[in-house]
Amino acid sequence: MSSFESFGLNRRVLQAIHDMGFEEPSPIQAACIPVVLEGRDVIGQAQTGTGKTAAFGIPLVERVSTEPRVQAIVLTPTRELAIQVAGEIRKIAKYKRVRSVPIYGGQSIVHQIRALKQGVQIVIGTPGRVLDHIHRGTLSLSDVRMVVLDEADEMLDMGFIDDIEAILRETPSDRQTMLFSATFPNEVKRLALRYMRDPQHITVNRGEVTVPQIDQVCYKVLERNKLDSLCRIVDSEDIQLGIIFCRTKRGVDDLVEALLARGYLADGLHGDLSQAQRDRVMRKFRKNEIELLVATDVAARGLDVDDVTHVINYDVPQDPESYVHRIGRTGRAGKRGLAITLVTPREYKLLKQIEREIKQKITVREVPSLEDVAERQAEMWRSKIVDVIREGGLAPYRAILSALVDEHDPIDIASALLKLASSGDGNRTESDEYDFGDTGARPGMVRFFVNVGRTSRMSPQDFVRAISEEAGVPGDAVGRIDMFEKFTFIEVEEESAPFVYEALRQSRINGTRVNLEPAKPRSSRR
Ligand SMILES: Nc1ncnc2c1ncn2[C@@H]1O[C@H](COP(=O)(O)OP(=O)(O)OP(=O)(O)O)[C@@H](O)[C@H]1O
Ligand SMILES: [Mg+2]
Repeated sequence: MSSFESFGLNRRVLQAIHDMGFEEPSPIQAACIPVVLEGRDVIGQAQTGTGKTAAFGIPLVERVSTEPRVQAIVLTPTRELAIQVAGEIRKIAKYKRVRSVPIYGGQSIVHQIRALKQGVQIVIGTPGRVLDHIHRGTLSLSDVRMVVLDEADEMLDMGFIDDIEAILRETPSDRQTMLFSATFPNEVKRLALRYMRDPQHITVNRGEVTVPQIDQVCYKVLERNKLDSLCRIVDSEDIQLGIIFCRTKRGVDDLVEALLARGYLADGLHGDLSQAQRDRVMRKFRKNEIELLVATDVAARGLDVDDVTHVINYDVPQDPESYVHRIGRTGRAGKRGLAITLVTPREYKLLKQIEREIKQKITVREVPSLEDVAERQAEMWRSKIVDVIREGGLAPYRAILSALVDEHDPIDIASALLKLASSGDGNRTESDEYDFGDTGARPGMVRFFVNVGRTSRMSPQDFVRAISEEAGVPGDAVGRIDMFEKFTFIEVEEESAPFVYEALRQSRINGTRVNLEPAKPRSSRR
């Protein structure tokens, strides 16, 4: 087994690694660090969360001189990743007089220019912004000796390849080039050879692209029940931090809104948000101030957040690589994680294909019933209570309760406390959600009061068609419409009511946000 000492690193770098709490090199680090220190080109492939950042970060910091010239550049596909990698490199360089800066779109360019002027040795950036600086003459890569493409397969893909080539042209041709990723489709490996000189291929994953600490399961769901199924699954899991991936930005926004409405601590991350918003969301997530991060694939690659216990694919990812990187946000640095994929009948083939490509069995699970959810929550409470008892330190609480014990049954007291403690979750379950009560409708029907804004220009027939299509219910399940200026009463068959309710709550009709409440029966209105 190798040690960091055995690499002959500068003692300042060793001290910094020690401060980071790294005791021994991970396999990819053990294999890469000596080769990178020799100056060789490297294609490094290792599973998600196994320490690729330090595998290039350590030799980078070791090899740059303290002269104030940019000697190394790391390119990443997203801004968040640039910030994170810069943070890790800064930690490694803590005791060495080496400066590093992240440069990425969305942040003030003036601020970055000022930082660059101070003389930095290592730049970590997103391609677009790096090119921008090159064109402005505020960044010169003529002294660069080392180039790293983190998430290299993504960087050499359509969206980035032109920028990458343009950047590489700015660097000396005898530079050292390093590519890292958990996935390297063969065509990317072939393409990569064009930019490299006799690279050493270093692969440490023993034929498995995903780490064994991540359990992989899927739930078969129906499109129209997806949100409900998601909530039941979330409620039946003990989630510390979770990331939910959606295919589209709109999907992210809608899901965040729906989750917030149901009392979950959620927030969204995607490319249409301002950088300030993106930063705020990431900060909150890293500080555990939100429980569920809902994101597009912008969060799929490289992000390393401690204690992400669950990754949920709300939509099946488009390709195996995306799946591997998404689920790799959990199960990092040896910890365990659970990857959950919701799969609709239409997506099932796609998931099977992913399963084949990653050579992993994805276990099919049944969406828990409400009783299952209740039982699992009870189980979670039981195990939390046992943990707290084991931890001890209960003396002050015993003092408070001892007076009560004289008059009340201890089980009653404990039950009351549990009721208090769990009431925060009370607004989540769908039995509450869908108990519309007496809405003053005819028997077997539920009446909704809909604020449709401008939509009221639709004819009642069009409106019924739009609603039933949105909800995926038969057209004749919705009926009896009274349309006023901006408000509409509709009556819906009881069976279809939850679907209509969900569809309307989350969607727009004719471009207008629908504001919907179950109607109050006349008797309860003054
Ligand atoms: N030698 C080590 N000992 C202990 N922890 C480590 C070691 N190396 C890295 N780590 C920690 O492991 C976590 C994952 O590392 P990193 O983000 O570099 O993974 P990665 O291989 O780049 O994953 P991805 O493919 O998702 O980008 C980080 O929190 C990092 O600090
Ligand atoms: Mg990484």
